[in-house]
Amino acid sequence: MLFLRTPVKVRVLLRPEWPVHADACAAERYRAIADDIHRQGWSDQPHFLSAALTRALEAECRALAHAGALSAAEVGRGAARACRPDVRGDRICWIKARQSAACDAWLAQVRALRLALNRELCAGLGDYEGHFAWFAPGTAYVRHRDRFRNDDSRVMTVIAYLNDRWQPEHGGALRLHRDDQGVHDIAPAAGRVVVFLSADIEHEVLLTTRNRLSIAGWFTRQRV
Ligand SMILES: O=C(O)CCC(=O)C(=O)O
Ligand SMILES: [Fe+2]
Repeated sequence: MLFLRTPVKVRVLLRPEWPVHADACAAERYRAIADDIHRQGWSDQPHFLSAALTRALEAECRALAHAGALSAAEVGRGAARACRPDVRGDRICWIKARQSAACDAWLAQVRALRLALNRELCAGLGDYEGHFAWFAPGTAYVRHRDRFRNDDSRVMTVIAYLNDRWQPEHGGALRLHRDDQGVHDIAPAAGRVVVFLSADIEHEVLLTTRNRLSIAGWFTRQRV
């Protein structure tokens, strides 16, 4: 086998720090997400990220905050763009490819998820845009949909949570509003990933009493 002939030193250097979940288990998880999306428009995966990658992404988010790289999130598009802390209270930093090994590992998982959703659902997902988000105590994000009124490019929302030992009294749940079925609250606990249809699922972030760290992102429509 070619791999076994590779010198050990090179093998260690080439080994990704956080293996891309290309294993059977990951394939199963992607299928489960596709089934959920097809059935109900959203999917909750409490154990999507490994503990090591979650910790690395959390550390990076904290380092960015420490370095002053997070800025107040805006709402709206174009001329209507504005900071509205009464609407959303998070501070954000957009993720770029090659900014860190941890972000690249996250982007690799996002890519694998996109390929699986396109395969399973013919979802037509193209690019991904995502940012770290930091909700400080006393902040929230009011009920909304992720698709802009004048721009329908966002198709699917993907949120990854980075908060160790999250307790119900910390608040900060992601609340999904499900038409006639009432609400469904999801704790922003470390390792969890939630995926939902950006145009369909109204949601909000309930007031948090603790720093609440996450990566919020969107798959946009594939351009033809
Ligand atoms: O962090 C969350 O749970 C949701 C954030 C959100 O709704 C958004 O960024 O649009
Ligand atoms: Fe949202």
